[in-house]
Amino acid sequence: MSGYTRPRLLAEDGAPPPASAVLYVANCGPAVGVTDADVRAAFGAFGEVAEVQPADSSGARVIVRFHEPAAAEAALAALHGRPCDRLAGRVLHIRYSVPVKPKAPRGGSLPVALTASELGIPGIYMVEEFVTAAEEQELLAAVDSRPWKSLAKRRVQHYGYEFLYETRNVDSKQFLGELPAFVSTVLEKITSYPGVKKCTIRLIDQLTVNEYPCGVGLSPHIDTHSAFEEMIFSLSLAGPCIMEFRKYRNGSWRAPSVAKGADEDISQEPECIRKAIFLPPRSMLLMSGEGRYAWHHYIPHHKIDDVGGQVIKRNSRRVSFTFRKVRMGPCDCEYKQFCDSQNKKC
Ligand SMILES: O=C(O)CCC(=O)C(=O)O
Ligand SMILES: [Fe+2]
Repeated sequence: MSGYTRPRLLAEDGAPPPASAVLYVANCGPAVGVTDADVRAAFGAFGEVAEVQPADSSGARVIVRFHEPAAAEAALAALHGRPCDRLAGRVLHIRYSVPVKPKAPRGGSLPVALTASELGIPGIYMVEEFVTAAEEQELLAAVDSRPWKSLAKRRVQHYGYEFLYETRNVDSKQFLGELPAFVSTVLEKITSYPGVKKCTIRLIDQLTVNEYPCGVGLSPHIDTHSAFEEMIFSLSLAGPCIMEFRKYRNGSWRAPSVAKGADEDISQEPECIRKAIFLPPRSMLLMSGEGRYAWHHYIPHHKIDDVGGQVIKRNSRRVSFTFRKVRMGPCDCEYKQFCDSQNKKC
């Protein structure tokens, strides 16, 4: 595509699109039997044509860019709405084109915290540079040398216990084995995490590795209470992301499936409080307490994020390591309305 598009019939200020060297030409293109060479021959009669590009995917609308605005003006005056001899009498509909507006980064209205204290959700902590760049490379190499399982939009690996996306739970009777040795350093470092007891590393027995291609996120969800214990650690590698947290006023533990890839239309959703945090690569997020049990977490499906007015491009991928402890009995948390164990009838 050319970076130019169809002008609105009535621009916001009611004025026609300004004269320029670029024309939007309808009823013209390969779908109606007109080749680029035909277009160049017809429009070239008015001045040198710099480029001919499809205006959209229809095949019946093109953008013709001249070097000189005067040539575009002459072509528009001569060819618009009249049979064109050079195109076997075809009637073209021509207007000045307008540049495609760059898409504003979405989520821009939501301020993005750079620290967990700025985020202000009880139980959510974030430590930057939790692993070194060298450790990050080793962890990525380790998972890249192991088989990935492809989901609709991202790839995953599971260790300890398989995570079942259909039920958003684990099969606690199917132990896949100890967590792999390549995560031992990370597990040791977790004991130095603020507020985490030394015994925690021995308790972590499930690891989900997610690989998100650029622009792919994760639907809003609360990790099923009955599936995992309170503390959930998520290490971000290779690229950054924004994680949004949502607290619904009339909370329900049911949420869209984690496997779903589509963006969420929040205008359709019940009222919620939204907060967001920037997760740089090598950072470790801890979700515990209220943040783990009562807030949905969500990774918006964007290629670019607006962090404090600065546009951050997502990397070609983000790989996260989510460490959890499989729960062997029911959950008895105090956030009952979000708890599947305490809402059996849901
Ligand atoms: O990628 C992440 O950091 C979060 C993954 C997650 O929320 C999950 O697997 O439940
Ligand atoms: Fe999650």
